Amino acid sequence: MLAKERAVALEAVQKAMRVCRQVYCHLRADDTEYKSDASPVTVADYAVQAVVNTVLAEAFPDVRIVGEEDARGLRDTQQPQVAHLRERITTLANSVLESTQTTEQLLAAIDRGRYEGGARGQHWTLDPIDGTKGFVRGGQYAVCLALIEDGQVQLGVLGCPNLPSMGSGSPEDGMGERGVLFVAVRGHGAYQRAWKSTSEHPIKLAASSHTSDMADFTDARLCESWEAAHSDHGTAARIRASLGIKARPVRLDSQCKYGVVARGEADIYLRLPTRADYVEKIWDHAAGSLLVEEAGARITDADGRPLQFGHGRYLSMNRGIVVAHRDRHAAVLEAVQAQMHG
Ligand SMILES: Nc1ncnc2c1ncn2[C@@H]1O[C@H](COP(=O)(O)O)[C@@H](OP(=O)(O)O)[C@H]1O
Ligand SMILES: [Mg+2]
Ligand SMILES: [Mg+2]
Ligand SMILES: [Mg+2]
Repeated sequence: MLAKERAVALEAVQKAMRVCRQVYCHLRADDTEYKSDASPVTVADYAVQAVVNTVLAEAFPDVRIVGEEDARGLRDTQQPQVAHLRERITTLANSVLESTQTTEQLLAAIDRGRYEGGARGQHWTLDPIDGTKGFVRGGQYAVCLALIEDGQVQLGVLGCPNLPSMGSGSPEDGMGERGVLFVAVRGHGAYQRAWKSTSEHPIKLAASSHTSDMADFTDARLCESWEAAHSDHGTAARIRASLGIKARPVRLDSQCKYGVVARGEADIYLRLPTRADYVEKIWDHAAGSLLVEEAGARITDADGRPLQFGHGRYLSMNRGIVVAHRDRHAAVLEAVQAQMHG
């Protein structure tokens, strides 16, 4: 059951979490760049992609990886800002890797993430830091790694360095030590562990199928992006009202949302398009989608279609995300469609 892949993925993500922790809350202004779409990328995003890809390639020499970042912006050595970034990335990556790598080797490792993906064979997908805006702001973020075979996610690992071991991850709520790992293998359940521990415990969604009234959403909790630009909060508020949900939404960055739903601290995750032209990326959902499925949820897009991870780097056949307990998903989807099209 992918024992070697699971062990290597956990090792890679744990090393990545150590990199993130060194940078989190210590970012300097020149540690962050803005990409062509104006989204941020920091030294930690680059260093994590270098570390994870290096660990994967050591264990699996022919590995194929679809990674969010690439090293293009790091090759113009004439720019002082680029020289600074390269130096920081090299120091950070080597602080957790077993054997010291040169800057060139680390840039090549980052660029191993340029695989185009597709419907055949095996490849990994990596989001070195999901929720970079949360990472920069001091919110939640996650290192997300998944293995995809013939378009289907088979293994997913989420490393959440700032998520408490209990509590929904919103700033005012949280107990226990921060830093958890989530892991799922298809057909083998969903697990959580403290990131510095080796013991795991199984997790599952809050509402069991034995609950007498799955149609009653009064006590349900809905989670969504912190960033209003990433998910339509207004439509989600109308959906909450139509389902009779009383609680305020739980807002947090990154695929930590999938972890919070998988361990039963939220019941619904909605991601509703804010722009007609936005297409979701596979690394933003691969690991988390398997985690919630293995914990007992159904996940589709906002049109009720299954997520299709075999179409390259993007979820080009899908739009939006709807996650709920498998016995409640149909009712949630109906409410979503009524508000989106009504
Ligand atoms: N307009 C948009 N709609 C939906 N998602 C968007 C978006 N713009 C950026 N994103 C994605 O939202 C991710 C963060 O999700 P969340 O809001 O759940 O924290 C970002 O991942 P990165 O932070 O890895 O770039 C980015 O890929
Ligand atoms: Mg990004
Ligand atoms: Mg992301
Ligand atoms: Mg990212």
